[in-house]
Amino acid sequence: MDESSVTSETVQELVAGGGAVPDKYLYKDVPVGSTDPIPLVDIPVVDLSLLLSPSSPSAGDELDKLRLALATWGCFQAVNHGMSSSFLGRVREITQGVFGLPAEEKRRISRAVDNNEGYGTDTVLFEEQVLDWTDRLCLTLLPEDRRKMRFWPEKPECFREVLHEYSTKLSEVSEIILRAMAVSLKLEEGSFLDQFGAPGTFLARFNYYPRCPRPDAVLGLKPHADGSVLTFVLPDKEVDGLQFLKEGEWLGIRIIPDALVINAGDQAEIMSNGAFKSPMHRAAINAYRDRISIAVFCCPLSEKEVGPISELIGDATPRLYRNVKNYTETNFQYYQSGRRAIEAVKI
Ligand SMILES: O=C(O)CCC(=O)C(=O)O
Ligand SMILES: [Fe+2]
Repeated sequence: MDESSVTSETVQELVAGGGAVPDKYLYKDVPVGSTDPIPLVDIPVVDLSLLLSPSSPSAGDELDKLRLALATWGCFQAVNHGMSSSFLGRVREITQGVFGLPAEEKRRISRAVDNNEGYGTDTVLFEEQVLDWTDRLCLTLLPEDRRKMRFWPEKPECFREVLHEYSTKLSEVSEIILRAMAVSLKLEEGSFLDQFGAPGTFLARFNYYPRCPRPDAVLGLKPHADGSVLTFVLPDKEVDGLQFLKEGEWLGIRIIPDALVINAGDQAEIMSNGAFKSPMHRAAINAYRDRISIAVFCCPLSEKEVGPISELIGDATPRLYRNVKNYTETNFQYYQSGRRAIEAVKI
């Protein structure tokens, strides 16, 4: 094991040890939730198979649904995305498999203190930071030559193969959505994709939220917006917990088992000059059941500069954001302190 690896206790180990929830996980001033249960709602559903099919009479309707969903909620549930229920089952299985590995195996892939890639707990950047009740594995999926294979678990045996296939599938899906986002705003089909620069960077975060006896004062994942262009979340099939902030109110997403929850990230808000919203969201924990989710962040390559698409800047819609580069990294610093990076690039 690397000397600088994270050695502190994982949340999973904490739970196994019993005892009270340590102070550093507790929100003291802000109530986080579930004394009054958070309402579960249905967010817009978009059928990806209809989006870009010129022969389909409903393609226009579906594009409108996509545009409206991203302009209001900033997220939607994607169905007919081309991945079978059994394949998504395997993605969930390898996730369960990794978190179920013996501690020794997990230690072998643990992240360094100053790096997100690998297995570990919440990254501590600030003393006053309230910690997320989660263990996670972060991996670069694409471009393939930037994968750091020493962090890719060798068990469960099919882990690498399934994850490779999932990366390829998500890359295809992201292309469809980026094209459709442009068409829905009456732009050239490549307007988002060209700035994104295929294949872009795809970062996976496997989240494991053990059950927690203090759902009133603990969060699995702090309120945040993603720094990506798009984020794909494969949520737990049974245990809800993902919540979005809509008009000042936290609302829980009702699970559709084989749908992907897709949200716009800050870089989609920047490129669209505010036409699409990067929503605040968080993950609640559950007192009785563990929960998993797999988030994949699609970002431009770190060296690529992105900014508002010129056709979206005009007298009625003045430029709202500066151009940004390596935004994903900037975002993380803000994110851990509970602030929004996008505020810093507003004009
Ligand atoms: O666990 C979830 O459902 C949400 C994950 C998420 O928002 C993230 O990893 O950024
Ligand atoms: Fe997120």
